[in-house]
Amino acid sequence: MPPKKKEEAKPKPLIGRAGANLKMGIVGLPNAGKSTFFNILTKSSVPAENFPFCTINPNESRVPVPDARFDFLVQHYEPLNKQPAFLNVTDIAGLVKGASEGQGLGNAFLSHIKACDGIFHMVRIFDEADIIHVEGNVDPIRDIEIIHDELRLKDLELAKKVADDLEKKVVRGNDKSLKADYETLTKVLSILNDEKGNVRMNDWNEKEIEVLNKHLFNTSKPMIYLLNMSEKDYIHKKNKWLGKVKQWIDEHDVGATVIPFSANYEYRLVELPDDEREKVIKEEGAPSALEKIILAGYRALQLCYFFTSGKDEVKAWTIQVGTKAPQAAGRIHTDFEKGFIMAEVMKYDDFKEHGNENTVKAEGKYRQQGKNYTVEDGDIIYFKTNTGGGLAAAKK
Ligand SMILES: Nc1ncnc2c1ncn2[C@@H]1O[C@H](COP(=O)(O)OP(=O)(O)OP(=O)(O)O)[C@@H](O)[C@H]1O
Ligand SMILES: [Mg+2]
Repeated sequence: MPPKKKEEAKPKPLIGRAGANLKMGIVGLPNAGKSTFFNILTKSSVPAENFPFCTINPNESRVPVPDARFDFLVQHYEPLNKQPAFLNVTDIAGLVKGASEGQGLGNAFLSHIKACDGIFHMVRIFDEADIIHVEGNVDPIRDIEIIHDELRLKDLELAKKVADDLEKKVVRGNDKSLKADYETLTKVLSILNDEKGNVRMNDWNEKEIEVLNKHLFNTSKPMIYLLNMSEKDYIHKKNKWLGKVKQWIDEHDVGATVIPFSANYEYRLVELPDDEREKVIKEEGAPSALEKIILAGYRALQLCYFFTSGKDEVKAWTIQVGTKAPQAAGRIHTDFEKGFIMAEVMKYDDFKEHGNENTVKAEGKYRQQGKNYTVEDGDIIYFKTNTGGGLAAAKK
């Protein structure tokens, strides 16, 4: 009997909004260091390369994603234009206890969070008497729980509303087409209400993810914990809360990324010229955590990028992980998706090893890929498309 034709593995749909224009929001209690961190991100992107449109508005910024591969390509091609990938970040005003019931700016905060796709959760673990803590004292576990509760309660309110509505249609109206929606929402309610958990922590199947993506629950968004220490603690790698907070997160938000840093130290570094910054880092023996944070944010959004490169331009094009070649071509121009013929793909490592395209070609490593090819992070691609009748090679 001939072997069964291997089914092409379909990637599991991702939880969250579709598309490449996703953003991280900075969430936390007042005075946790959110705006300080946001200003560091904005400052770090301005002097380095002076990329246009980095600050979209006072609380929204596009931060270049650091990448040695991009730097190498720029060095190699010396292009007229260059554009790295960007991470969109929004600074959100402090959330307070009771926000879900309208306290503080209440629902306004929560609607800002709703518009984000991932969360940088800023946790204050610095002790600084001059800087008021809304809850009276520094206690990061209590603070994390406040944020979790507010996000959860807001989700619960939405889930109850949707579930009630579905119940009317499915149970009383006998509408079978919404059965999967109703079952998924019942599960969401049980996680939020009975388990006091987050939507993101459950292992959802494909059908359920489709339902979840109609509602974009706050607690389904990936969360990265940024533990904001004093400069002194960060340099000495010591803080009495660090272990306890990590343990809490391990128990309550399994698999979440936790990054200790110091907003004050990063602020000091970002204001220095490059050579002096290196000197301070060496003297203090404490590296900057900024790169790590930006990369973690980008990864949490399940984004990656491919490059197009040449003398005119070296550019990183953001796509969602799992994107097929024609849709990746469509990022450059919608016509390229319709007229997709093939993708000529060079792996960055091969390019780096051989130093030029011709040798990569001669080695047989410049591969032609069809419409089922899943683009991988760091691919250098030359699309062949049939746009407007002629055979056009898309490089831009
Ligand atoms: N690691 C740190 N060590 C000491 N002080 C810090 C640290 N990080 C931030 N601060 C200080 O805390 C104060 C509040 O910071 P910031 O304005 O960034 O907070 P925020 O989270 O944006 O507050 P809000 O929610 O009110 O907007 C500032 O004076 C800032 O300099
Ligand atoms: Mg602020």
